[in-house]
Amino acid sequence: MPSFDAIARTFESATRTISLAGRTVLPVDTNPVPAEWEHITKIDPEEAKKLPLLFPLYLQHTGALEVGGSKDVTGQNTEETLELVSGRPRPAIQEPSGVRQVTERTREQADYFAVPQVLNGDTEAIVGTLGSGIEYLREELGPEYLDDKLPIPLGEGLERRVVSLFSAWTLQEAVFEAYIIMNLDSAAAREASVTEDDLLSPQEAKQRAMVAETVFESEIVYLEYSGTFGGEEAVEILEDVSDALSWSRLWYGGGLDSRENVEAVLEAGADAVVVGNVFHEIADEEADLCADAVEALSADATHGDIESWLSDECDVAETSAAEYLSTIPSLSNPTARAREYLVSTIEAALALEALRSELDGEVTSEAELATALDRRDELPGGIELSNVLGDDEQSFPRDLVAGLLAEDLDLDAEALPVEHISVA
Ligand SMILES: CC(C)=CCC/C(C)=C/CC/C(C)=C/CC/C(C)=C/COP(=O)(O)OP(=O)(O)O
Ligand SMILES: O=P(O)(O)OC[C@@H](O)CO
Repeated sequence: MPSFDAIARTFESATRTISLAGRTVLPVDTNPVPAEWEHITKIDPEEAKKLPLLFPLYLQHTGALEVGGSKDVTGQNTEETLELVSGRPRPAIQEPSGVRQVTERTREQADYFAVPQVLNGDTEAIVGTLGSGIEYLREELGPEYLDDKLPIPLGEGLERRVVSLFSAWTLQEAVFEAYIIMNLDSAAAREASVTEDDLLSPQEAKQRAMVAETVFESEIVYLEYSGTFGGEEAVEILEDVSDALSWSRLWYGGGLDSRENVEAVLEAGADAVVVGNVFHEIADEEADLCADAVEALSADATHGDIESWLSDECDVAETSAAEYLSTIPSLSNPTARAREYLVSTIEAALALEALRSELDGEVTSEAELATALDRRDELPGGIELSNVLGDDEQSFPRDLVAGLLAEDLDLDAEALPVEHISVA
């Protein structure tokens, strides 16, 4: 009679064969990274990188929100950013660049967990940090998680095995991003110690991408030019790499800010584009515009007044809002959308300022502020946010406004982490 071990081995071998067939010969797509994601917005949790006030308006057009960055990212600022953006209105992916950015909370907040592995960096960036990550899962996060979730202790032996299951499961559920980093002047290159000698030709990039797909089984191969557009060189690499991949998704990121450069990389074979900087630049530009508008316009300025003020102030087609929206291939007329969202943002900022003056000295506690806001028929940005977020998120506009007002009104409130918002 075959032993249980032999039966388990046969079973494991059969499932591997089916999985391999699914990745190669069968006409099915078993990659857990949705193929419909053609546009991903990368949101950096570091405090200097802000979110637009009405960020869900912009994010409704992207496929997913990837939260992570290479510099000044912590568990805390990642939790805060995920608290604001996750599901508003798209799924969130946590992409850690360091082990301690992963916490019990971020695991619960994010819909996906993406682990970078750099194909042309130092050993730290391919196995070193991952090794300390697994140790952290087994020796810290796993035991903490069990202590929190289990009502009674399991005993040392069993607990060790359950923690090892937790760690293996976390990695099993993770999607791996095999990076090829090609801009030496980027935080990602510095973080992964990518030097001149590590830059790859299209053929070398293709060979490493094949290792990622067939040996590492990386769900994503990510051509990264963070901060600059890769142009012709990136196009050549994408053409070669895309020919070689059949299961892994091919993502391109770096310097995208127009329909033309997005089309160039998609036509070269990228399955999706990742857009980062220009999204955060919307926040920087709108903070200046809102500050000027508060000076220039009265609180009861109409939509038309704001629109004509905005046209005098800037060329909307040249704003980061229009640039970001133009990177979304499915969106027609990005400049008109940008105008609409900028006008709504300025309108919300004026209303917020008016509310601030009205409530100053009138409310003295968080509860009074909540009551005052609940009594109002309309909140700054409320209609626009509700249209995008729907009924499930009825309290978000109020929580956002309460958070933004709490500090100015000197209230000690358990508010949303609004320090990440442009106008805070
Ligand atoms: C398993 C657990 C708990 C954690 C995993 C921790 C790991 C393996 C982290 C990977 C660290 C690593 C290899 C980082 C390389 C740098 C990189 C690719 C960062 C991502 O790039 P961006 O942050 O988007 O780049 P910029 O900041 O330049 O825009
Ligand atoms: O910030 P940008 O240059 O858009 O790059 C996006 C992303 O690839 C960074 O990891």
